[in-house]
Amino acid sequence: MEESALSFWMYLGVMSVFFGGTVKRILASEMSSAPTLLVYSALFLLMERLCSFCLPTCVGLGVFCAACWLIMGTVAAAKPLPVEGKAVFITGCDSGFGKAAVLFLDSLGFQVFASVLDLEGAGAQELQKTCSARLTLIHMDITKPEQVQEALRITKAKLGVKGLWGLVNNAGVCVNFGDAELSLMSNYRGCMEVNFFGTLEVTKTFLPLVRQSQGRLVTISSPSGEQPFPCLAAYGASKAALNLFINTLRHELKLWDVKISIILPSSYKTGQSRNVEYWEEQYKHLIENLPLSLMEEYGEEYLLETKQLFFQFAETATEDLSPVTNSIAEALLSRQPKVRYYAGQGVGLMYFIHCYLPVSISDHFLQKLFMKKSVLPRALQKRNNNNKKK
Ligand SMILES: NC(=O)c1ccc[n+]([C@@H]2O[C@H](COP(=O)([O-])OP(=O)(O)OC[C@H]3O[C@@H](n4cnc5c(N)ncnc54)[C@H](O)[C@@H]3O)[C@@H](O)[C@H]2O)c1
Ligand SMILES: C[C@]12C[C@H](O)[C@H]3[C@@H](CCC4=CC(=O)CC[C@@]43C)[C@@H]1CC[C@@H]2C(=O)CO
Repeated sequence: MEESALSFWMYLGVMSVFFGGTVKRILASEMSSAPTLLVYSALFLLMERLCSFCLPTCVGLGVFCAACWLIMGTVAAAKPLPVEGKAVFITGCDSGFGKAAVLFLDSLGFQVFASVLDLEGAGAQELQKTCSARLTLIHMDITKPEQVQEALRITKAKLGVKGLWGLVNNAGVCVNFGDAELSLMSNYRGCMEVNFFGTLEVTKTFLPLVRQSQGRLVTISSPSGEQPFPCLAAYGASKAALNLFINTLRHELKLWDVKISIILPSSYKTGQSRNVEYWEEQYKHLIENLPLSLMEEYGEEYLLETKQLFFQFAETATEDLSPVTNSIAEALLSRQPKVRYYAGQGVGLMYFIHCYLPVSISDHFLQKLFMKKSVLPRALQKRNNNNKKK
């Protein structure tokens, strides 16, 4: 076969694959396909002509294929899945992101199962009053396996033959105060117990339901699980363990067509983060339990500044939780949900600095972002004073 004929048939073959693929994606996206199809076909052919006239064959083919790939990706992802008939289970809905997510997903038409620590609490009461009849409130402490099992029983009984489309792992705590060395073992265990083991228990318990419906698993984690935020080692370590578990699950559950996303919020004013009394208690607990030798080396004024910086941070945190609730909804309804959602101002920049700039710059950035300390540990002050005298 002459060379020109061969390249013609190759060109035609590649074009039909991409054209066919674009049409298939458009049809699958449930867009009103007739006009959309016409518009995309016209664009497609115009683009093909431009590429073939303006560019050498191979370059034109490459540019053309890349453009089709982009279009197919955009088209496919654009139209979300329908909400009708979808049920989601969300943990930690007494306040914060969990409560906001229940209100938002209920307003979109989901059947929401919202688990709370306190059914009589203000958050649960508000949800009961505000949401539609589709809402089911369930008491569940994620660290109590028997309560997780009971929550599953209630959910299955209510769902009947309908599957559970999504599980949103939101419940979490920051039982954490102060530098990694100063944080108590109870801080590390407290964070791990809820954020890792509790979320692990819920995920393993509800996963069969989500797997059967080829649904979604959405987990609210934190950038502190991947980056060394000062004074958050206990909390960050628990989120790091959670991240690795969830990411491994994402990998393994591709087989089952379960799509898994992690939400990485910036800092927001929610139930705990804005609770001054909570941080006061954390501070007192640390002072009362810190070994004497460490108290002497660091000094109370150093810890006092840490507490003040937690307070200040809570003041600067964001009130509007919609970047997080929108990310949760997208992770549940997008045809191609992201693996990671940076939910809030500056998270993308934070990760860019962490991934591409020297560690010294990234560390400095995190220090300035969260813990602008001015007080040195007492032992360091003494050492510096001695050095000055020499
Ligand atoms: N607020 C932020 O800036 C921020 C940033 C990044 C990640 N997060 C994460 O977001 C998630 C939600 O926290 P939030 O900021 O909305 O704070 P929040 O304190 O308002 O909400 C935490 C929720 O978890 C629930 N909870 C705590 N322990 C539980 C347990 N043992 N069993 C069941 N529920 C329990 C609480 O009742 C509450 O409803 C947490 O996982 C947190 O780590 C928060
Ligand atoms: C850990 C907290 C949530 C969140 O994780 C915060 C952290 C403060 C530092 C920080 C800055 C960011 O831009 C990403 C989130 C984050 C690392 C917050 C301090 C208290 C708050 C909580 O108490 C959450 O329960």
